[in-house]
Amino acid sequence: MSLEVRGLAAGYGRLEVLHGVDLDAGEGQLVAVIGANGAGKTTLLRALSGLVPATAGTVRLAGVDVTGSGPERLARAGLAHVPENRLVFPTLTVEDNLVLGAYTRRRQPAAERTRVRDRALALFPRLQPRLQQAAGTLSGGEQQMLAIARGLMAQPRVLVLDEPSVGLAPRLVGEIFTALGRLRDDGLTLVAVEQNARAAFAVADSVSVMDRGRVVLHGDAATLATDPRVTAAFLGGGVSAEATDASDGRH
Ligand SMILES: Nc1ncnc2c1ncn2[C@@H]1O[C@H](COP(=O)(O)OP(=O)(O)OP(=O)(O)O)[C@@H](O)[C@H]1O
Repeated sequence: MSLEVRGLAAGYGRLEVLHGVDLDAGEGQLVAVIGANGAGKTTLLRALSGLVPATAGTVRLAGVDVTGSGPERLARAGLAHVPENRLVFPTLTVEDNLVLGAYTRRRQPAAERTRVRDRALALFPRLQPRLQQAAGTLSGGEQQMLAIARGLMAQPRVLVLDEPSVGLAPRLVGEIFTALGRLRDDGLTLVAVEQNARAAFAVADSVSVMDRGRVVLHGDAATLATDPRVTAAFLGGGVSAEATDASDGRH
């Protein structure tokens, strides 16, 4: 399902943070959103999933105007949000976190939910032996995997993720982005806010650069990776073989 954002403005009370954002993610595309701290990346994802109301502009899912819809309606329309800092329910088991992820699909047959769960677990095999473990006792990387798997339980057609690699060792960043690439190859549309620009460029189809509430640069990842404005600010001179080194690309 495609996502099309035009002139989106949003903020908190009287503070406008997004001043007219344009963003396109075609069906089965992975779009990375990068930008300095405070550029409005998290606010953009919150506005996309209805957690922050839009004050201007439009959001379309598969061509249908969903601007102004609340989170539950957007979830039903096929959009899922994997929030910043994972936010799993720490005292609940991994299994129960997954069950909660299927809340908007609670009327579907149990067999269908099991099928969706098994597919998410196949993507993140580390979770399988930990289904009965309290989510708070998982490692950071495993919690991130659970947060994504929980998002998948809603059977989204657009998945937006806020900094999926933050704080993770390079190997886990690689695992997470490999999984995101697989989901994209299966036709899911993904928008990932990412501080780790190298990891983002290594897997994304296109990249949007945000600055002070606007998308100031957008293009396919291969082209933008050689743009001097991008290399200087985010890639420290270019994308190289250690493209998924989590210690790079931060600011
Ligand atoms: N709940 C809130 N209430 C008021 N202002 C907020 C709120 N959340 C964020 N802001 C402000 O909105 C601006 C953009 O924040 P946002 O978190 O969207 O940026 P970001 O690009 O995701 O930054 P970071 O990379 O640091 O997470 C900041 O100036 C921030 O202080």
